[in-house]
Amino acid sequence: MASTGLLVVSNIKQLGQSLRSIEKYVNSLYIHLNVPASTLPTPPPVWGRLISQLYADSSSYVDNKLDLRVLVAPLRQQHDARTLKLRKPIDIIFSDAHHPELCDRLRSELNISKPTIFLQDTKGCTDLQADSGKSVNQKVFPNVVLGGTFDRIHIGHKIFLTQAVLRTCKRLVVGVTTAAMTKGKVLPELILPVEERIAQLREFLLDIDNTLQYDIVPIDDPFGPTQHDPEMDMIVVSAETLRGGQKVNEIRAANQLCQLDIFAIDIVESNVNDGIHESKVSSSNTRIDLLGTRWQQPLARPELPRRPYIIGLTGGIASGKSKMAERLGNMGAHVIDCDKVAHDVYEPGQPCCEKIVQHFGQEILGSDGRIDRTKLGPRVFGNPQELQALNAIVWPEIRVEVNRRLAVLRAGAHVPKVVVLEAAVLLKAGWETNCHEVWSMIVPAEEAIKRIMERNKLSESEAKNRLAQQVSNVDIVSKSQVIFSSQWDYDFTQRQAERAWQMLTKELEQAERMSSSL
Ligand SMILES: CC(=O)SCCNC(=O)CCNC(=O)[C@H](O)C(C)(C)COP(=O)(O)OP(=O)(O)OC[C@H]1O[C@@H](n2cnc3c(N)ncnc32)[C@H](O)[C@@H]1OP(=O)(O)O
Repeated sequence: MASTGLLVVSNIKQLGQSLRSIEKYVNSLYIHLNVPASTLPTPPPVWGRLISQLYADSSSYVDNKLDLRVLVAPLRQQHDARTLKLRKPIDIIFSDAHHPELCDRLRSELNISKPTIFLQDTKGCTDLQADSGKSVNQKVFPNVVLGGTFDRIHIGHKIFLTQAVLRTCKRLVVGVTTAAMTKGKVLPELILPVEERIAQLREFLLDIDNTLQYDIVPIDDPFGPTQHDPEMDMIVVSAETLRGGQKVNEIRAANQLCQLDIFAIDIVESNVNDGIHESKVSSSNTRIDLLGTRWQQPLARPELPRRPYIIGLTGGIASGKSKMAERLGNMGAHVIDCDKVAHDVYEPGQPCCEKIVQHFGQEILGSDGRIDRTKLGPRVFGNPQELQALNAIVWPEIRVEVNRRLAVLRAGAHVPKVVVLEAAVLLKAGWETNCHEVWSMIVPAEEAIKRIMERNKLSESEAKNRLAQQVSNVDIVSKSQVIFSSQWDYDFTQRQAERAWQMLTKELEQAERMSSSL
């Protein structure tokens, strides 16, 4: 199902039930407010509260998968001149009231073959009500501005953007934060690239109202073009960023630019209250919900035997990889810990051990004649050449041993369905090609530094140095199919693990059914 619907709505009181029925048919829905002819044309802001209410209420009935877009352009036109210019082709029209003549007209204008679905009998329903003039700021300006990160547009963004569109009659400027400004956010590595966020914003804005000019620009500081653009009249902010709006005016005063009218919208509260998600509807929450889900589709690896299915488990230093491996092991995976394999190949008598002593000298041995990792570690961490030399000796040996263990498993009577290959530097070693997919752990740098200082008894600068040797979280994420983060409590990490495991089990069962039916 990847289709788009148009809902002609005359009574938003019953909208919840309507949306629930519609969700089964489409994943994208334009909402056309069938406002009474007598109210058009009205200053568009009078519809602001109703539209915000509609978006806010929708979250109680349908999840984010149904992409709702309330059309603003038709609210600007005379009733009989209202033609819909939509970007996506419409597959089907829904209507909550019996307006067959309007729906017939729209069907023919939009070239829709399917009959209109009338959702329920709403005889006697009241017409959509505009806000009475006094209770709302009805001012409309030629040039309006707003800003934000706008990662994966959610209903809070839709309200924010729509309120700005309703108050603009010529040009809307949208500042979109670049990576330089999003570092401090929750799971910043999962924020979409600024170009993608800008493209999504443009699509949404043109969808709801194609009569305005949209200047959507990347911003590297909180004030963007408001600092120097004389052609601005109003700034739309959220209740949280009101202070930012006032600061903009202070900067504009200093730069001898006109003051902006400030319009603040309310924050939309989220339905979840678990101490992990934010209490408002937010992109951070959306990103948190991506943990333990399929972040990217696995690449085809036809060269690898189908069973066991190999998951490379990796992640930054002190990110909780071993604990995650243990969790996946408890759920049924066979775990191969590459660090333990490294310990084995370091044993005296092993060719790897001899090569290491040849390169680094006898001083890296302990009194028992074994390689002392506390002596070897400081020789390589902070010295890229020596680390590379060690990797060149050790990685091929570990890989041979891992492949030997996999061959033993494959030849056994009970081949495990899933093997988790836990390897701290899997991506640096390029071992992802040996795995069907990569699952990764990430934690914020400050958390990793704190953990390294505690666990490895290192100073802050030593911990930072260790962290600097690692593949960055952004690079880890770009090469991973599932992401986890252990920055919250134990139970939440467990929930992420269970989610991913259930998803994989289902997928593997499906693949098995398909191959046996061939
Ligand atoms: C491809 C793989 O992932 S194989 C598994 C990782 N092992 C290797 O790469 C072998 C080379 N490394 C080593 O032998 C050891 O790390 C030593 C001897 C250098 C240091 O040993 P120790 O002081 O015990 O440190 P330890 O092995 O716990 O490593 C500490 C961190 O350094 C990082 N690290 C380990 N090896 C490397 C490496 N080759 N390059 C960069 N970082 C590394 C890991 O992220 C590890 O973090 P983690 O414990 O949260 O996973």
